[in-house]
Amino acid sequence: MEIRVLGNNHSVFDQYLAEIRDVSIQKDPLRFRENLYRLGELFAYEISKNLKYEVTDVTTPLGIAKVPLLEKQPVLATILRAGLAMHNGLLKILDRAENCFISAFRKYNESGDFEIEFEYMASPSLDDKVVILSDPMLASGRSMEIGYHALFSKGTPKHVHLVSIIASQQGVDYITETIKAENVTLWLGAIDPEMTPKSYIVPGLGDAGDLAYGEKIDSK
Ligand SMILES: O=c1cc[nH]c(=O)[nH]1
Repeated sequence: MEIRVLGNNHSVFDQYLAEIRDVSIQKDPLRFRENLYRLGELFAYEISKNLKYEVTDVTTPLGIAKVPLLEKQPVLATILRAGLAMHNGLLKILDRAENCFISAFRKYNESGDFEIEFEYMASPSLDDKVVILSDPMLASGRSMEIGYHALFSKGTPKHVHLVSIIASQQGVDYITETIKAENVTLWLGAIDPEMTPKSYIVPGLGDAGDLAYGEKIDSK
């Protein structure tokens, strides 16, 4: 699996990343969502350089321009709910893409441990398509793994791009060990060194879903 890290590359990407991490800027949920959206746009642009194009004639008022345009539209898949803002950023750039939504959530037991429960998926056929699966935080890696395997219930994708803004080193190791396919690329903004016992990334940013959409009660 190829791993591509967009952060720490002297670009505006790091400003948006710094803002979603910053505990004082996080007080503004509109800016938090907007930054997830902008990071989604930057990922989309970088991933677009790895898609297939065909030279197409475009009729202008004065003649014909030959322009490389996407050969086939990708499918943008995301894991609810934290993935929504980033998904909309990806969709702003890849605006003719098809869309797929997967719901997965942490189901806590009495001891405070949790399992990731997969519940719902709304998707077009994924057969022979490029799928871009986003989840802003890659912590243990289990949601992404479940999301990745869920894709195959809707067909066999040609290539899968997995996209997370912040990953833990443990999550990256887990994904590279459990997903062995050659036709998978892992796109990340940053890789953080640690996780809490409750699987929050350190330094990370906290709970991305809560920061974007407000606190929730845990599912039992
Ligand atoms: O640190 C983490 C880990 C998973 N999900 C989050 O929102 N934050």
